[in-house]
Amino acid sequence: MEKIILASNSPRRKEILGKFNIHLRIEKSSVDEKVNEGDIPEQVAMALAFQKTLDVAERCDDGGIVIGADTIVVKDHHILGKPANYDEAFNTLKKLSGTYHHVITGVAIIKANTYKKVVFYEKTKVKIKDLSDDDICNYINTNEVWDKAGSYGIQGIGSALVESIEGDYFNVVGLPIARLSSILRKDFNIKLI
Ligand SMILES: Cc1cn([C@H]2C[C@H](O)[C@@H](COP(=O)(O)OP(=O)(O)OP(=O)(O)O)O2)c(=O)[nH]c1=O
Repeated sequence: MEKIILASNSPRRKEILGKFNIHLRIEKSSVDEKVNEGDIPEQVAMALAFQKTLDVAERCDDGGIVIGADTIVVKDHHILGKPANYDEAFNTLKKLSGTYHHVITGVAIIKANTYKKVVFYEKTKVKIKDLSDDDICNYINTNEVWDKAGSYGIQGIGSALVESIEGDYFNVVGLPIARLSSILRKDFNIKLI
């Protein structure tokens, strides 16, 4: 089977894809994740995923299928990325408290050498419980928030903050594996299962 290169520094993406019986290599991408006010969230997630994937694909002289992703949280049309500091994490969690938001993960698949590509996104709706200021401070102090879009991790202590989700859980964690596996099979003739 053709080797798969995951263009990501994310331990979660590695864990999700690493479960399958495939020839997997990890290559870190070095893309500056810039977002501008007014950008369309779905397009941002797909564009960033594409940039990360292309950055790695251009280095893969020996071929392979390169996969990259980008996860953002969207609340009232505003994109909430990873928090830069305590105040940003606090304000983000305060905004998410007691309400619904969407988690969008853009995914790009590029066949190195031929540059055949597929880019898509998946969206999951999440409701966060009502959080007191104390709850928010206590959660930030777990230090789980820093490398997570929207300042929470559903797979960790943040699980206690999530009231409900509609859609793919793995999309929230950073890789919509069900959709990805269908596309790998259909468009790249790669079977994860
Ligand atoms: C909302 C949410 C996000 N996240 C993570 C998924 C992503 O890894 C991260 C958003 O950052 P990304 O920029 O998508 O990814 P990354 O910087 O971790 O890795 P790379 O760019 O190298 O692929 O937030 C969770 O782990 N759990 C959650 O519940």
